Amino acid sequence: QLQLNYYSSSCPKAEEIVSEQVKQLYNKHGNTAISWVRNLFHDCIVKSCDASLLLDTHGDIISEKTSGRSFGMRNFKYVNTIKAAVEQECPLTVSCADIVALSARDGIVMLGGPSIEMKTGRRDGRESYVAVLEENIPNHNDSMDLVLSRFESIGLDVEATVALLGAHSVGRVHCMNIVQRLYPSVDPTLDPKHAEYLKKRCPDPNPDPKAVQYSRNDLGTPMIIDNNYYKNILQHKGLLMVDEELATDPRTKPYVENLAADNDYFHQQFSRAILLLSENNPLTSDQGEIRKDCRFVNSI
Ligand code: HEM
Ligand SMILES: [Ca+2]
Ligand SMILES: [Ca+2]
Repeated sequence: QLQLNYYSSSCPKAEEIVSEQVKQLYNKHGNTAISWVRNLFHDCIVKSCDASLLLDTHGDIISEKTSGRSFGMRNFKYVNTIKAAVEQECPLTVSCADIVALSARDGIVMLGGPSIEMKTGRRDGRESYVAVLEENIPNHNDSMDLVLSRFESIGLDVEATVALLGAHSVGRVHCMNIVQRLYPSVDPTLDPKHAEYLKKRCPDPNPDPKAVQYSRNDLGTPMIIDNNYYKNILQHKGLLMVDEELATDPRTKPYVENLAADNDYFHQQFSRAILLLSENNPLTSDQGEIRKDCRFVNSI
């Protein structure tokens, strides 16, 4: 079972070391904190919070990072920095799955989000779920029906799902995922002024997937996890189709309006939703293993 401070006797400094590393990395590369939040989503919604996301392609394993759904994910190399610091203090004790969870928790704090009390004790899986990943992680233009059912299947109610999407209050979206709404004609659901701005950011209707062309998610507070996301999408300035749908679907719109009106309420619901996500189907006790290197299973 997951518990608070699972490492209190086996590695009392574990959580402190992770926090310290997250802080240091944030001070050097602010966007690392953003990556830890997205990592939690992409790991936990696929089967389990089992660090399956972090496995590299090797032997029988094809990395989940190679999926189209993982497009734009970054800073994986700095997970190894955190893991190395923890390994130095307590070899083979702290799981990569817990590092995914704790780094997300601490990243959220660096980004001005809520402090969340998170349990630990997750163990690392030995498999990549790349083959079923697309059945778990929605696409940027999927319907709200599909989005809600995916989140419901891991125990997130509609309100929690709406709150979780508030993560799109930070970070960026590449032109690859935006141009469908700009060319050949502008999506009529998109605010026309914002469309003009986005066309400037993404002038090419067929962007090179390797090009680093993107727009920030939230022009107002791009590095702060706040309820500005909901204000933006109510003004039809969401970048992804799912952001726009969230603000207009009758099932989600009432929550969007409430979250837009009250940042404390957003932080409270975001915390609740992050906890639900981070506790999805963990491996515990003798299941799985404690990976030595987050990129590889132990016996290869
Ligand atoms: C329907 C659900 C979701 C879809 C379809 C979706 C899709 C996307 C897409 C397409 C991007 C941009 C990738 C790029 O072009 O670089 C993105 C970025 C991001 N997503 Fe989501 N997302 C969803 C839910 C979530 C959730 C639940 C979280 C976290 C709790 C999250 C966290 C993030 C973050 C932090 C970024 C910015 C990453 C960066 O700047 O490096 N997303 N998402
Ligand atoms: Ca996983
Ligand atoms: Ca923001």
